Amino acid sequence: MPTLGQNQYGKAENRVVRITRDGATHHIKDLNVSVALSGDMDEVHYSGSNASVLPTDTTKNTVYAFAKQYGIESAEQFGVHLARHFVTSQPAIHRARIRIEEYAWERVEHSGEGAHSFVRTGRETRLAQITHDDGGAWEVVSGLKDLTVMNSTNSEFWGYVKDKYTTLPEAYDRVLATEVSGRWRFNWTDDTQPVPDWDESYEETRKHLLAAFAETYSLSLQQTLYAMGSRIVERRPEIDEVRFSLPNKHHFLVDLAPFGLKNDTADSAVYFAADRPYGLIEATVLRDGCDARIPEDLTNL
Ligand SMILES: O=c1[nH]c(=O)c2[nH]c(=O)[nH]c2[nH]1
Repeated sequence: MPTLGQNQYGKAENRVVRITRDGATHHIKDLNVSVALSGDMDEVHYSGSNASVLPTDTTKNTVYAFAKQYGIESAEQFGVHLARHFVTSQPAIHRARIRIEEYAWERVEHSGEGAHSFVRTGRETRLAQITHDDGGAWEVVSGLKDLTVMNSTNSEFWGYVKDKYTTLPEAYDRVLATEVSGRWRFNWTDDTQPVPDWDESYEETRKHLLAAFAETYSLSLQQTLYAMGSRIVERRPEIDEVRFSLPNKHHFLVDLAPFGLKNDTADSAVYFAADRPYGLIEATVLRDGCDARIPEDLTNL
């Protein structure tokens, strides 16, 4: 009979977000936690007996419950706590390996109330598309992708259509997070016009987009999108058209009631950050009287 070699199991990529509130100042911990356990696991492989198997689902629940109950001081401290728990509480488990990725967020500086707006550090890509034809016409479209932002409050979603398939509970204080993909078209179209300062325009447009995201008390991501686009068109005279594609990166409050833990939005709430499926909100915002030229599907630009 072939021999079983090294083996391990557990729940990988538990996306856990913990948001603490210090008055109007919020703090985020955002981790991707993978659990791999090993020990006396021959039987489950050879005969299918689960007598020594702590379900991977339980390892997932433990991650969320520990995040709520004990907090996340650091990835290392959290991992030590989890690993010790699995090894000391389960006689069949002799080794626990916890891998953690931590995603860093920095605050969006804005003039609105409160400190609850964040941008994921160091991930966005700046984009440009330049088209010139021999009639002398120019079209410049700039943009960005992978700019991940989050408001940990000031977002609601309610009053929507309900049919027999609607189960979504109305939300009066939810996390609003998205990975901005945006393109904006300049009205510089021929060499007789002064050339925009491309770098300054990019920096300012990005700032307006972030400020509108942070300062809009949002009743829907659609409303936030329009606020971002209209702020750019209003404040940047060199831009006539803006299109955004905004995935709604859902954060679901984890139900910790089965473990006797309350998990309210009010403080230290623990969320499951889902990566799919996601709502996808897309729209163009135009200066009055201008035509739309940016294609519907931004992946084509
Ligand atoms: O901001 C939102 N807009 C929607 O259209 C929508 N639909 C949904 O299920 N959640 C949300 N959130």
